[in-house]
Amino acid sequence: MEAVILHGGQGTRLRPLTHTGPKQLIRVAGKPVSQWVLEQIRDAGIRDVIIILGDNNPSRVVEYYGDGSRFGIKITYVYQGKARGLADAVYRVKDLVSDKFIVYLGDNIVPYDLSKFSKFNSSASILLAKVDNPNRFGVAVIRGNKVVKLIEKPKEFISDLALVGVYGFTKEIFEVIESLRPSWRGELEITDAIQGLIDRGKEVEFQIVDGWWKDTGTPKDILEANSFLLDRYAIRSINGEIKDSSIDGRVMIEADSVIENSIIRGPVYIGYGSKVKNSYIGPFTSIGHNCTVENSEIEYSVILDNVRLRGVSIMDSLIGNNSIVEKGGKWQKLIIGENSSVIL
Ligand SMILES: Cc1cn([C@H]2C[C@H](O)[C@@H](COP(=O)(O)OP(=O)(O)O[C@H]3O[C@H](CO)[C@@H](O)[C@H](O)[C@H]3O)O2)c(=O)[nH]c1=O
Repeated sequence: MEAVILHGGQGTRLRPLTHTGPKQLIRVAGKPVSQWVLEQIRDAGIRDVIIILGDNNPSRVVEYYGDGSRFGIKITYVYQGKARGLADAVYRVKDLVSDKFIVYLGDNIVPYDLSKFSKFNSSASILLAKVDNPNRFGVAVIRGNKVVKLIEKPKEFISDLALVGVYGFTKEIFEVIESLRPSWRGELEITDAIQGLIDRGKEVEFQIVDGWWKDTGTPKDILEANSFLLDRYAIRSINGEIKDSSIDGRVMIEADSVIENSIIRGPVYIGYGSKVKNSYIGPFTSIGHNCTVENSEIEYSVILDNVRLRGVSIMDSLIGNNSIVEKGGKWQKLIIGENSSVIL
């Protein structure tokens, strides 16, 4: 069985943070979103991974994952380019998969048992979760143990069971995709393809996720994913240099970082080569690689790479790569894109 991880798409809702790379590579709790996916797939025993590349700096994805050996898997890359829809992306693996395969949207994090999900016996299987805002998702109507209808981004309520970004397919899906027409948003929808299977009399199974999961499509989603993953996976692991500081609880500090005269209260992740001086880093915060934080306080935030923070007090904030933020008020909430310079 192969797993296909999608790395295309526009990333428009995250745009100030996705100018120089795809959204799937935004790092939460110390790893790119799609690395959490990839490791989950590997830990379920699937070793053949196909990554679909889009047109937003796809070389970044190839540079990061390489041939997959660093992660204990084998990766094949397929170029989709422009985002023509999930079904268009899936169709591109037609000659690369065996009869059953999994598709996982690379910007979703769904901590669900994939070995249980991958044992399906119908033409396709979907993962569903109850949501409050079904119009943001594809949704499914179920009757008994069968899926009877699917609609992408319904304008009127038909179900609050959303498709989360994990699908199980057999090769039967390719024939249906060949007959699809673009939807109102100009895309070949995977939801329509699954509906096509049902229309042809095939069975589609489902499983329900009752725990936490996230489509990391917006800054708020990124912050929530970061907190969840830190809460669940952070361990105490201190590799950097600590001077006159108090490091409490589950704090991960990577090599070549220096923490000086500061308080760090976990769960927290601090990347390689970052310097924290005269500061307080509070729970649920991830700081990227090569950042400098001075005379600042931070809680519940994601700071990406090469960021300089001086004299700021922030919470619920997301700061993009290579940005500089200085002199803020107390506990401000900031969403700042890449390469920005902000003096508050
Ligand atoms: C359209 C398109 C997307 N992608 C990638 C980008 C993302 O990682 C992922 C999802 O794309 P988005 O455009 O964000 O899809 P989104 O509007 O959130 O909706 C999808 O994902 C939802 C779950 O998050 C489902 O409920 C929907 O049925 C499904 O259509 O697939 C590709 O690789 N190629 C594409 O052509």
